[in-house]
Amino acid sequence: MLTSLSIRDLTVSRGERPLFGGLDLRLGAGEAVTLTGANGAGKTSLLRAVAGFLKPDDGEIVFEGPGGPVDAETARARHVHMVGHLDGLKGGRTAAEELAFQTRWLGGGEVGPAVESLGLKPLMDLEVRRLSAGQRRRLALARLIAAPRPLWLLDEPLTPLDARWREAFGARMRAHLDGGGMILAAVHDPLPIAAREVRVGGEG
Ligand SMILES: Nc1ncnc2c1ncn2[C@@H]1O[C@H](COP(=O)(O)OP(=O)(O)OP(=O)(O)O)[C@@H](O)[C@H]1O
Repeated sequence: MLTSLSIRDLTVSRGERPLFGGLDLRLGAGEAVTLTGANGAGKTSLLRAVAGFLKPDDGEIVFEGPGGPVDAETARARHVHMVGHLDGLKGGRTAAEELAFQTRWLGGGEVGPAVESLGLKPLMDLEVRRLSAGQRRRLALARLIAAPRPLWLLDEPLTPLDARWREAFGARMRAHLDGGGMILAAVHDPLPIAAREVRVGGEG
């Protein structure tokens, strides 16, 4: 279990290019933070640093649970979800196979409620490569519900969704926060949840 994420004095570069420095952010149980900023400001890079895919130049990323600090490797392996732009889905599997695989790989859980709440039932026999952008994103988001983990790292999660599914996933995000979960999301448009905004980088 995780009850907070603290980012202290974080500096991140890509190649030789510094993206941002001295970034501080704290997220507690039941809270959401949206990361905003220009294209290329470093929002995705910050999410990737929290997920452990990118090494910061400086600063600290600290995960805590009810008993105190949780080792970052354990936190990322067991308690953190990341859904990025590319969704991390395999094109050749059916949606049902892919969701079952992802759920197992992430520690197991029930796929039924995820399928139901994201309207995936009619899509389950289709190959992932045949899904539209919005359908694909709904399938990627389903793993958040099927394999519960407290910290969700989301990169523009609603961008390809139509109004109906924005609202449906908004309700799932609110339920996640009500249950003590945390959300850190890179966005260009506000999310349909109460969230604090943290601006990343300069004007780009
Ligand atoms: N693998 C990489 N190697 C080198 N530079 C990279 C790499 N990936 C991204 N960058 C650069 O890092 C900078 C920040 O990219 P990032 O995706 O974090 O920005 P962003 O704020 O999420 O942008 P957007 O709003 O366009 O999604 C960009 O200038 C990008 O070109």
